[in-house]
Amino acid sequence: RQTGTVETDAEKHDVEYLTPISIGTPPQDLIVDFDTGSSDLWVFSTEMAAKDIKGQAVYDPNNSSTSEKLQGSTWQITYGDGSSSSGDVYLDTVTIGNLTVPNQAVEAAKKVSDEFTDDPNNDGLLGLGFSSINTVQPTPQNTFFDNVKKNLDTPLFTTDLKHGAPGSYNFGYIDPAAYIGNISWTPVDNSQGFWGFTSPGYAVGTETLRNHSISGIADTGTTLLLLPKSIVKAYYSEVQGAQYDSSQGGYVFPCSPTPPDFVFGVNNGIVTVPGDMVLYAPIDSANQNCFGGIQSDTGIGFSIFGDVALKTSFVVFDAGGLQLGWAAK
Ligand SMILES: CC[C@H](C)[C@H](NC(=O)[C@H](C)NC(=O)[C@@H](CCSC)NC[C@@H](N)Cc1ccccc1)C(=O)O
Repeated sequence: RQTGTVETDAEKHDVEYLTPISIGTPPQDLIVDFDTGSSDLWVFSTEMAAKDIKGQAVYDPNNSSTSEKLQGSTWQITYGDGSSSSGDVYLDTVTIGNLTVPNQAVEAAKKVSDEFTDDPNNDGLLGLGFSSINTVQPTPQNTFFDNVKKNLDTPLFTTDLKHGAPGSYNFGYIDPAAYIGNISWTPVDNSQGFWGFTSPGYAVGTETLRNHSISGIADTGTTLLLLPKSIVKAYYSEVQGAQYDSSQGGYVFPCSPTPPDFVFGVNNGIVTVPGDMVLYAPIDSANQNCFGGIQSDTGIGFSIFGDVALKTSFVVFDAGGLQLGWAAK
């Protein structure tokens, strides 16, 4: 039985967290976005048109003695932000930290949308959602985690994302040194293929928790904390000078003073998003006004507890117990 750990680095403004992986023999090193909100491992590849590659590292299956084309298989994925990619599939050796999966489905991109072409540091996505939403046709493939979990001490992984500093993904163990206090556990609804859960309520600043059921997903691949419109309005009603700015596509407010904390419940515990984390990023060079890290989930159908929420905590994604654990750190 094994365990593993790999360091993940925050991009500017923590917009995404990028993690090194190796594919093939000899190993080809790529840096990808670990995404608990999807379930495809896809990478930039030599099968793409040169014009769609702008600085990314690419996977070359012809340069790997262990690659084997999954004949007739294709994939196509679309994300909530409208971005997309598609291509064909190889089985090859994938290594993350000290963990290796010999026959992992590696989805080689032939096409990617501009959002990916214009993100030079990101060579692809590694889905850590449930394999039920893997997009490979005719036969959906397993995620890296689903393939490796039988070899793990225990079938879980943990995230320790940080604000502007390296964090880590651990596989197969809970590091007691990574958190403080108790872990609050809550059941996972994986019926949509996501790490879904329901928070019992929220609070703004130091007020007591309001009972308000919030159903959402824990999504390392989404930057912000996207919540129901009514909650977002309630929060920003307590932020001086906050207003919805349609040109920015969300709530903006003066970068000082620091806005109030946002608290959400996890079972009988709470998670606090400090006000200075709600200050997502300045929208002007004079750093006068800031874009909020809390925005509306309108149109998605559920809330998304993205990096703004996750980086406050040490989070356990437990596939064995089908539960999420949140702890302070
Ligand atoms: C519009 C498409 C809907 C959202 C749906 N797609 C999904 O749910 C996909 C798997 N997941 C996602 O689009 C979202 C989770 C649900 S949002 C409705 N997370 C993954 C995304 N943030 C990954 C990403 C990272 C960096 C850059 C861009 C995108 C579908 O295919 O039907």
